[in-house]
Amino acid sequence: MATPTLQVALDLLELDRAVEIADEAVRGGADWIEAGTPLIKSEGMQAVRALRERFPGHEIVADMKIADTGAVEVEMAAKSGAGIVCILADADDTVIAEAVRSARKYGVRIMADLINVADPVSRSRELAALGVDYINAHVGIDQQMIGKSSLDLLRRLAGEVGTPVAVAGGLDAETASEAVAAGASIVIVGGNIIKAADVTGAAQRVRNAIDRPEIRPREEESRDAVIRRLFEAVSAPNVTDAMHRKGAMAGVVSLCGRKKAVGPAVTVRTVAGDWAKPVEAIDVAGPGDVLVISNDGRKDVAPWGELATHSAKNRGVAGVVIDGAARDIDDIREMGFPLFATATVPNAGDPKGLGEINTEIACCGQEVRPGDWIVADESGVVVVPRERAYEVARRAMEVKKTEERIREEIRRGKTLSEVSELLKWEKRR
Ligand SMILES: O=C(CO)[C@H](O)[C@H](O)COP(=O)(O)O
Repeated sequence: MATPTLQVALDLLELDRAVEIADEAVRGGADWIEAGTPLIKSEGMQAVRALRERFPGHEIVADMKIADTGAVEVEMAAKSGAGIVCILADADDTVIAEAVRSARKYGVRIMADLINVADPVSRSRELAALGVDYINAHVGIDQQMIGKSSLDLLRRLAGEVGTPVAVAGGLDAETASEAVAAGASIVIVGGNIIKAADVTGAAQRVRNAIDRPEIRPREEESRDAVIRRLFEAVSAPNVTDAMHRKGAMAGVVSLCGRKKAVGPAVTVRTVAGDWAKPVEAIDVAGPGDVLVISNDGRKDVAPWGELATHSAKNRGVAGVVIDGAARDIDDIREMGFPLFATATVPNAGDPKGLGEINTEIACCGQEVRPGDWIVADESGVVVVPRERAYEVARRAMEVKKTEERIREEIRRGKTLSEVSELLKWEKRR
């Protein structure tokens, strides 16, 4: 079998950063360099020209995702220095045929991207007949966030397509290895190389994995286990960033320092510090749940204290969030239990049994339903709607990864404004 090709996808907005990152990726063993679609949209064909100039010995791939005017877009990319131009496999046959004619004229090759194609096997055969040079089994970044897998798509094509097959979509060293074993001759990696603080090291790991593919048995993980693992690995700010800055509760703070709480909510509505329902909710909660208590924001009377915390800790409750006050903070802090509230006050209410457990509540400005996910740390508390928890957890991890590279560039001496090109991206009216 020929050595698989490693293509690094530069899905970035800034050309200087893209060139710098490409340089590091090439040092780690990347063969082909892709001007990613966001880079092309941000910088135009100048991105392709700059990469061609900087890397004369490497293949430059222009991920144009062509949907129309196949000939002219291939011509633009070819004249700018691309050797391979990407087209959407779903484009009409007339677009594909024109792109192929243009590619032959300018001496470049066409890669068709199967993103969102309903019947990838039949379409790949049609594309081969139309003269496409490579098929890309690609699951897009947004699709990855809801759990779609490029390896599943690749495996559907195995043995069915004569054209060389590339694969792209959330690959890392481990899945790149599996991709080669499943028949990919080109492995395309974006985020897991370009977002790393050590781009060269990340590229090297993928390089080694595809040169010596080895398949390790994978443990099946439930969706809830994935959600918990990811939310535990990211911060509350990463989560609200992933939700377009939404989901954060207002005015609630950690009372126990660096103690994080992650888990599905068991909701409690209580009245005037009545601690019956909050304490009964401990028995309703399972290990790993977070109690979210609305005390109507009252700061003069506490529905939660040390004995309740003791009981919650025994039960494995992951944390407590209160729209209102808590008491016995010194003891609770000693227990190391994650407690978040809007105030502290020494007096409790009486256990009369007013209120409800596991109904929709409003807590510190956010609606919380039973089973919605809570991520709370020293920055505050974020609520994630349960039906979006998997997607938001995946996106929050991408936010965290993106920050790793930005942090590294600041460490090397750039300002945050320079890394983000803030002036360029100020909103114009
Ligand atoms: O074409 C793309 C997105 O449309 C990406 O370049 C491709 O998905 C590879 O990047 P990643 O490894 O981050 O998924």
